[in-house]
Amino acid sequence: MLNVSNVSRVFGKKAAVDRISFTVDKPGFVGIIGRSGAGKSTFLRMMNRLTDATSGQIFVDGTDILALKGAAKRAWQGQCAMIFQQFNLVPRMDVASNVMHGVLNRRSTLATMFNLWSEADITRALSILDRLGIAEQAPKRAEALSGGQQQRVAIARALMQDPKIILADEPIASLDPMNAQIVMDALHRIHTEDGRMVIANLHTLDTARRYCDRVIGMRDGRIVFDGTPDLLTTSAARDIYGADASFSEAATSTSIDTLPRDQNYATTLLGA
Ligand SMILES: Nc1ncnc2c1ncn2[C@@H]1O[C@H](COP(=O)(O)OP(=O)(O)OP(=O)(O)O)[C@@H](O)[C@H]1O
Repeated sequence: MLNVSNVSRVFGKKAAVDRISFTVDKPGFVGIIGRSGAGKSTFLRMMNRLTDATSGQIFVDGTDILALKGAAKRAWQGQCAMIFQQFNLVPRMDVASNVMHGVLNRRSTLATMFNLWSEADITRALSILDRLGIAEQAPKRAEALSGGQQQRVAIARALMQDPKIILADEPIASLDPMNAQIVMDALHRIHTEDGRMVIANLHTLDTARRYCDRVIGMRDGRIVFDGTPDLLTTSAARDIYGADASFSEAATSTSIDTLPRDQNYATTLLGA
């Protein structure tokens, strides 16, 4: 369903992403890891057309999404929701409205100007928030929520788009281990229950090993690792991160591993 073919992005003289190619046959949970500056964000931004590629093609179900223009490009962006490290919510707006902004591009200008939401939109937003365990937060301002709750609102906003693919750019980099687990569990559930593909840039190895069924390692814009998590040994990680023999896994770890792995654990906590 996804075929990335020789994709590059050059800034000045530097190739941030340098001729990368890979194929994903079924909607997987793909993690992209690598040190800062490896090109992870640039790749995700090319996927959802926030950044133009310098060359190459990205086929999704046979269509080169890098070649789309105008309405077709906007339609693709609707199918490919993005989640950011810093949540990117409207802080003073209530949670439900933030979620409903996920369908902004499908609404009339007039409806948007007067903040008029249809009953169907409101019901859907509340049911998505409920699924993520934060329905009771719907009337609150987004800025009043904890970081983990805000990231779940961002996930809810993404789901409101009913996307084919969810792109997550370091979704847990600003969160403590417990909230990181809640957010990763939520993304994983969306992947397994809805069959949506998730591509997540992750800054920690343990998270990639625990949640992904495919891990891509980037270094200096190139793919230097592509395999299942069990192949992601300390030595493979050392190659990806470009570290010497003193490389320590602890430096790329969140402590999520010390928390119990129970899919329902996160949901139970959310209600609290
Ligand atoms: N708009 C830009 N203009 C110039 N250089 C850029 C731009 N965006 C990214 N770069 C450069 O491209 C390279 C890759 O950056 P990118 O943000 O994709 O890496 P990353 O792996 O996501 O790192 P991080 O985890 O720190 O976000 C870096 O050298 C960065 O400085």
